[in-house]
Amino acid sequence: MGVIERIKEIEAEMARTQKNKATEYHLGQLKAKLAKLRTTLLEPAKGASGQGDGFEVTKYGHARVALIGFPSVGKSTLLTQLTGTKSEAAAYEFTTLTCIPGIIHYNDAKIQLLDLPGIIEGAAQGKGRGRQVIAVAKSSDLVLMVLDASKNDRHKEILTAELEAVGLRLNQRPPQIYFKRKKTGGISFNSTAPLTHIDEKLCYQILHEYKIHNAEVLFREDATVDQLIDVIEGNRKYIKCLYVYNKIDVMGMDDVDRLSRLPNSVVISCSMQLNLDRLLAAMWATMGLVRVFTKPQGQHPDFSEPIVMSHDRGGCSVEDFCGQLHRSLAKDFKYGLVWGTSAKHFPQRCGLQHELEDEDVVQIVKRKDQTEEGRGRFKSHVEGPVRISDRVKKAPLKQ
Ligand SMILES: Nc1nc2c(ncn2[C@@H]2O[C@H](COP(=O)(O)OP(=O)(O)OP(=O)(O)O)[C@@H](O)[C@H]2O)c(=O)[nH]1
Ligand SMILES: [K+]
Ligand SMILES: [Mg+2]
Repeated sequence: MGVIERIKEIEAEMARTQKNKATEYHLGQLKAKLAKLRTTLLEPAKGASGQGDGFEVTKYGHARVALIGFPSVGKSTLLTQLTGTKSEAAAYEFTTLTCIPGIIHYNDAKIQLLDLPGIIEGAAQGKGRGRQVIAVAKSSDLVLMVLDASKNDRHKEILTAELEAVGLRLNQRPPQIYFKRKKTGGISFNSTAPLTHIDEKLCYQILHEYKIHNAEVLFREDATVDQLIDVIEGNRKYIKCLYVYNKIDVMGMDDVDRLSRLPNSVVISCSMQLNLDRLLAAMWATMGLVRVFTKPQGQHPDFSEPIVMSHDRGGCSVEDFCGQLHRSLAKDFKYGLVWGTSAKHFPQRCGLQHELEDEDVVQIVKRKDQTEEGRGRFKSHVEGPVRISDRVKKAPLKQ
């Protein structure tokens, strides 16, 4: 029997099995079996390189966003609207066959937007171009799940299940479970929170399914069996997702209103250009991108090109900021001066751990700033003319 048939069989057995205290252990075991099978499915087939299918697009800009959705929901129309890059759009399904990149210019940042072929139920198991599409989604900082607002809302569930089946977790944070394999010593099971979904016996059973007999497991939250399996499997990708309901122009107000109130959702119409600005703002907020402007000593801040950071990717502390400017900067760091919403007063003196906020201005003062060498190195990233904007008021020239 092939892997896909075995997956189907286990899914059927899980559907047949009633959920109660008596079946809890059996269900847990089935879940672990299913996760293991799905992992084998994800391993690339022997001899397949995955190259040359038109899906490899170089990362560009400060963040990457993937358009995921059923065929003909308007993904390509949206790409064209937001980036100006033309991606073929038509009334028939599977118009788009590869990955088409465009760039959104928003808040002085560049966001790479990727148009992709539509995916359908069974994508995770290789139907259509599902596997390639999902691989691109995995490499993104945000998934825009594009849905046809006038169609069945079950599409959202189906797509979520497809993405989950290959280890993507949308709008979830990693489980607070410490897990470490050991060479000897058996299983040590502990928890710092009351557990209502899992107990020691069930945990042992799942570890046994993975042939793990020596390990340390510490639950720091009331986690589920699925979350434990995610931690054991270890290759999960936690990614943010916005649900974008397109084509609201063909719907009644009541339905539009209902959809717009769902969590992490934005309603839009590409053809009538409705709410696209709100979509961009929601993308920005969801990705938690932070722009920080550099200010060399005795000069105006450089507003021409911000350093864009994110809480998810690399963090937003002064240390992370230094890291983006120059490798040696954090090492030579004496103190920082900050203007903006993260500062209590202007300028605020701060250390490497200070968390920066959107549109802050930062000046780094180095220990060796008096030496010619040090000055040259720090200034190197702000060469060229400095554009003066009204934001200069925040950062007086004197400092
Ligand atoms: N009424 C309405 N139609 C739209 C809207 N946006 C796109 N369409 C239409 O929907 C159809 C499909 O649009 P595409 O952009 O090709 O959809 P897609 O998701 O890229 O489709 P595939 O590449 O085939 O997966 C086209 O006929 C578009 O003109 C909208 O906001 N309202
Ligand atoms: K289409
Ligand atoms: Mg398309």
